[in-house]
Amino acid sequence: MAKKTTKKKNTTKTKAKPKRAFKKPSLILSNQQKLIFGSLLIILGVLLFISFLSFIFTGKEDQSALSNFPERSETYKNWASQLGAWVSELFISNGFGLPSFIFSGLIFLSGVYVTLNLKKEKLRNHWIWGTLIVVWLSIFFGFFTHKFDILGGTIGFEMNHFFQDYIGKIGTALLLLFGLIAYLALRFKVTGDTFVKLFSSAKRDFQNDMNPNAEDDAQTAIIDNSLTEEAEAIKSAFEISLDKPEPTISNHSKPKEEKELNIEVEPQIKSEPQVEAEPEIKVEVESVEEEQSETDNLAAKLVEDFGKFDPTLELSNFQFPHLDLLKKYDNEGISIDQEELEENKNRIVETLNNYKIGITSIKATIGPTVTLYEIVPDAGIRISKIKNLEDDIALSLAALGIRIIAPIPGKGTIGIEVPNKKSTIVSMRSVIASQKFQKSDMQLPIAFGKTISNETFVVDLAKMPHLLMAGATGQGKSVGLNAVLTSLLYKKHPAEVKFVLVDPKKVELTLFNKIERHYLAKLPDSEDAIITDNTKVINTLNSLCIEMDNRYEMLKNAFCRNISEYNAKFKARKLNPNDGHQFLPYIVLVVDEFADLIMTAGKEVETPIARLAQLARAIGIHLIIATQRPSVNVITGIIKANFPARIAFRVTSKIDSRTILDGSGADQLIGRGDMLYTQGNDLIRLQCAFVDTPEVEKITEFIGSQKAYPDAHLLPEYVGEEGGTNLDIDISDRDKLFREAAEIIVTAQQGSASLLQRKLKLGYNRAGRIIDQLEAAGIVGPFEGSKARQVLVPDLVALDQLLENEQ
Ligand SMILES: Nc1ncnc2c1ncn2[C@@H]1O[C@H](COP(=O)(O)OP(=O)(O)OP(=O)(O)O)[C@@H](O)[C@H]1O
Repeated sequence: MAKKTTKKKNTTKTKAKPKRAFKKPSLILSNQQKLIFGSLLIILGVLLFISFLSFIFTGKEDQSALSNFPERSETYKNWASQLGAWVSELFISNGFGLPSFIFSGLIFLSGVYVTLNLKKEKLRNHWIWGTLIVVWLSIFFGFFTHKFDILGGTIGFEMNHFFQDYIGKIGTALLLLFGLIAYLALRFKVTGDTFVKLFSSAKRDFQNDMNPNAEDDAQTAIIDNSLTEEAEAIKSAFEISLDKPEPTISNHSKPKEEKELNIEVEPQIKSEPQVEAEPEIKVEVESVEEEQSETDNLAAKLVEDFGKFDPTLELSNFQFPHLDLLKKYDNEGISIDQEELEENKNRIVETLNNYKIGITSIKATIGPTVTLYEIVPDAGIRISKIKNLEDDIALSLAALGIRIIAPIPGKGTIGIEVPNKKSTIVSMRSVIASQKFQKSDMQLPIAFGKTISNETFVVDLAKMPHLLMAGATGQGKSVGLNAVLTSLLYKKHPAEVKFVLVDPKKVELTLFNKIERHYLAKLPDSEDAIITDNTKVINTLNSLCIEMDNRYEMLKNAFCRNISEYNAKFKARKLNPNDGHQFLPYIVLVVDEFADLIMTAGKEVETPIARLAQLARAIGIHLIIATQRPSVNVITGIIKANFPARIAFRVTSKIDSRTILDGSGADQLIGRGDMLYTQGNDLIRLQCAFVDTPEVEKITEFIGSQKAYPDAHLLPEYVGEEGGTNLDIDISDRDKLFREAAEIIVTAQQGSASLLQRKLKLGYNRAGRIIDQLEAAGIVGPFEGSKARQVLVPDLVALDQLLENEQ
């Protein structure tokens, strides 16, 4: 039945994929089929064994009856009757003689393999070796008989006859011996050594017998043991193959087939004898000194002579600002107002009861600005029902900024955040002084503030790797930026981090001018390090892109994957400064009022920002972007995708909240530094640490008064679009958008750069340059002061003609 199925399968395969099916006809049986087929083979094996066994005693008597085979009326003495007698006659008398017993064993074994789904390769080996043994034994037995008998069977006798005719009796005996040796060598990996050991052990035995007082040396005993075991093994293996088809466990060097079967049943037996036999062989591991490459050697020597490279050496006396520069507030520390707690609790319970929502338990966690009430509703209450009551609960608590978290991730409760009547200030001093910040080993640690459970919240900017900050005006963005910069100033040496500050408002970051030569980076030709002019931002961003490319080149040459690996290698003096290597400080680009920048410079800013955001993380350039208006045309998809870490201060609408956080919540904050932080998954509500302008001033003054580098850190030069206009006359150097711009100008009949800026979303510089090119092409007239330029081409047809004539 099984075969039928297989056949069927094969034929369908042949039709579908004739080549493959022809190559490898597969015999795939289902488990049921395996059981049926396997048990059939086992029974066949047993039946064969019974037939063979009884043939020894009844073979002669059945001889005459067999001549009438398959006559049904004949009676047979064989225990398996007619068929048993016939098969035994075939295998034993006409075949291989008594060694044919091995076939019954092999058929039995095949049944076991098929039933238990064991490896086919092993079974194949059993059959090959088994058949060879049968042949050898048959010839061996035939060697000693002079007529047909059941010992070696007809084949054994005839083969002997054949050999003896050609190579004589001695030749046949030697051939048999050779067969045995080849078998032992191939099957049991017996080598010449084995015989030498066997001989020497026999010699020692003999000597011991002669000298009974000899000490019972443990080691010798082991060797003896193993050797005699080995000798036994060869002997017993031989016997097993001959007489017992079932596997037996005797020692480690049993025949492979027996051993393998045992491993599957009792794996521990396999290793036992090995442990006994092997303690004698000890492997001595010689310690090898690692070869050092030449650069390693040189680096080691340099480090030995000069110590590790210290990037802070130039400003070795630099002192980090001390804590006293930060203000201590009186109303710090959380005070528990029992009355307020009780009141809020009652109101929550009451409001929920009004909507028939029962509560099993309620727990409060008091934070600096909000208190989190964690409730467990009665069984069967829908979470969405509570979430929908957000406004009703806010109304009954008469409080702004209620946020419902249903459910709190990982807790299985529902959270209701209620603002405290009296909020406490989280001072910058308290978060900077916290152990969490002081002991952090992060690369760019930032202490943002405190969580709702009053824990200091410290994150690594290097891991973020870029940060997007949004919030309506007056909600604490600038304070947040100052908190970030202050954190870094308290933890990082001027050699380790540089800031690129963009401040279109011109007033927010001016205080940091004082630390220009310590911590700021700027373009080589610019006067101020803090960029307040939007047109200069484009150059700076492009310069940062060049810096990024340069750094990647350096990393590539140094075989490093990121800046920390590179700097570590540089400090260990494995990178030669003469090859252009240098210690790389982190660069943090801070852009305040990003919306303003996008409005004025559009794509010209977005493209390098997106490029930096995508690629700069590994080489230590990190971006912090703040904006008042988190609308989709400011925070575009490409920017959002590359800023997984986001901070939202209070925003005015749900839409804004969704733009920045991909969900609501920021519209329910209470302002004044109340913020939500996300790094891709959970939202964490934080109270931002407060650092006031006088504090920042004190810190920058403290740093600014210390010895500084001769200049700010210089970024690579960027030859911007402000280059001379002479080139523009050349047609091939025209802007890519030249034709489009010309069409806009001609259609509108208005030669103004701002029109191009608006329509093509260009920066001022580029639009101005296109206007110059249009002038050179004779499309617009010369500059006329505040008035728009005159358009010299009346319509698009004329424009087409003009441009075609040019070529
Ligand atoms: N973490 C804070 N803790 C306490 N008060 C804060 C906190 N952050 C901000 N405030 C208060 O809010 C005011 C406005 O903050 P900030 O100047 O940072 O707002 P902003 O979002 O930068 O506004 P704009 O966008 O107009 O510059 C601060 O003067 C301060 O009184």
